[in-house]
Amino acid sequence: MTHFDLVVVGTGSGNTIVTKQFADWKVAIVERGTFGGTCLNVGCIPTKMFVHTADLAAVPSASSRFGVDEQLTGVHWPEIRDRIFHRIDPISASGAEYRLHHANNVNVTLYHGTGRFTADGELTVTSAEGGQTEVLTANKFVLAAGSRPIVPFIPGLEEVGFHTSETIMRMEQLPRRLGIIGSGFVAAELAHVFSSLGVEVTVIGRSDLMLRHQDREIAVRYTEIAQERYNVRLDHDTVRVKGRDDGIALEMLSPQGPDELVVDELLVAVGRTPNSDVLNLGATGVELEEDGRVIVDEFQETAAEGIYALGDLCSPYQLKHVANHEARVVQHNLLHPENRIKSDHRYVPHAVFGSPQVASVGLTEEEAIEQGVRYVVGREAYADIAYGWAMEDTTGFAKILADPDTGLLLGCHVIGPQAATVIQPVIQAMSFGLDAHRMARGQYWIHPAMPELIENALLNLKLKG
Ligand SMILES: Cc1cc2nc3c(=O)[nH]c(=O)nc-3n(C[C@H](O)[C@H](O)[C@H](O)COP(=O)(O)OP(=O)(O)OC[C@H]3O[C@@H](n4cnc5c(N)ncnc54)[C@H](O)[C@@H]3O)c2cc1C
Ligand SMILES: NC(=O)c1ccc[n+]([C@@H]2O[C@H](COP(=O)([O-])OP(=O)(O)OC[C@H]3O[C@@H](n4cnc5c(N)ncnc54)[C@H](O)[C@@H]3O)[C@@H](O)[C@H]2O)c1
Repeated sequence: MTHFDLVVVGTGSGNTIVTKQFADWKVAIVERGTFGGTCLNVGCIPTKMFVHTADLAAVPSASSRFGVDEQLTGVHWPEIRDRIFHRIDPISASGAEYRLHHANNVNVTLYHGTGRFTADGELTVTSAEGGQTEVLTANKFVLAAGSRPIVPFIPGLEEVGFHTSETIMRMEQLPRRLGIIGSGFVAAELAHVFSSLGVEVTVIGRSDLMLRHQDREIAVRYTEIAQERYNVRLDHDTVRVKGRDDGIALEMLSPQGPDELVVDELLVAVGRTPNSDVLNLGATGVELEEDGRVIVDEFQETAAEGIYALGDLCSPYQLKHVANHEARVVQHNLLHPENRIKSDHRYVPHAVFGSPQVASVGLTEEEAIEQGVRYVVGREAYADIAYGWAMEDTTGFAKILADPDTGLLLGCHVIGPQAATVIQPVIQAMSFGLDAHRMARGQYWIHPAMPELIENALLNLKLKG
């Protein structure tokens, strides 16, 4: 048994906590998988590297509108894949190496294994290689164990074999036909990637829209555009999967009756579940939500004193910028217990890096109605701003919701080129309490740049006074 001042479980955002400020703490970091966690190894970073490649591959299909004839003459999957992972894998390896051998980490021990509480204040680590165990006790714990893909029970799925976001990006070769079960973030981004690389993609969604949690107008527009690019079967429930000579056969039920699809590979992307079950939290006073998320207070502390949690393990937002924010809060609160800070979840934005991009912050129109919040809407189409003319964009738009009396911004939703970047000034305005009029008229907007979309949407708000 070894005693530590601090034990951190998980090397995603959890790893960022342990800086030189902890030089006089004896720290253990426990990781059961690849060092660096989801974002670096199988999440944000590789997906966006694939998305950029897909954006390039998709250019020729649109370029003739500009009087430029281009042809996509080849997609070399092993080169695409290896460029990405030859960049990422060394980052993960050097992160582990830093913890294991760098002079800055003489106070830090990195354990490669699965941590499981065996008593209050006692975590037993079973090594990844074999059954070897180490018992760690600590004054403080940080639980940053993240989440993993949900695999729904569909008869035949285990037998035929399937991918999740954790495996598909490292496939040996591109399939001819790819079925994607799910129609959320991962489905939207990877459908764009694989369809742009020439794979025949079919998205199978249970609901009536792709990205159904977005503002409805945005989800409707995204679904329409997706349907032009690849196959989308909505309102479809996959009831059985079978291996056949000609591929993997999916039996589905839709309101129109039974449907069938044959593909070569299958991606399951129906959400992620927190890894709290792995930690045996019953041995501690840590409490859980019904969906398995660890319950934390505004200081990111769990119901068990001295045990903090962050990121996908506890957050309703499964987003890296949220996990990083919460890690900063936990770090501060460990170092300054007498002066703790609260995490700020007022205006959490997100973006889907599909085609086109989607970005959002604050209330959707449906949420404003449901919550009885008074609002006005200002809209602007990319087609109506100068840069949109340059791009010949006909589908993108921004939609801003504001309080009609104060002009304070309630929400913003963008679909179109660089939406994730274009939305940032709105996130800033909401975070710092800037009203629509001051935001639109209290600064210069570079002409003719894309943020004019936001400027015009603000000016289109019908505010009082
Ligand atoms: C395909 C994909 C794309 C994404 N793209 C984006 C994006 O563009 N933008 C964005 O904001 N978010 C994105 N996300 C979400 C983002 O990756 C996560 O929200 C973020 O990585 C969560 O960080 P975390 O530190 O909470 O958990 P993780 O990074 O998952 O780290 C948890 C670590 O804990 C380890 N672990 C778990 N249990 C134990 C245990 N018992 N013992 C020891 N170790 C354990 C795991 O192996 C893992 O390494 C994406 C996710 C996916 C899947
Ligand atoms: N750009 C980003 O920030 C980004 C990208 C990828 C993932 N992520 C994070 O990872 C999380 C997980 O992504 P995801 O796409 O797996 O989940 P998701 O929650 O975004 O979407 C899953 C979808 O699958 C549907 N579904 C559930 N069960 C189903 C079934 N049996 N058959 C068909 N459809 C079913 C759900 O209704 C939902 O619409 C996201 O919620 C997001 O927080 C973020």
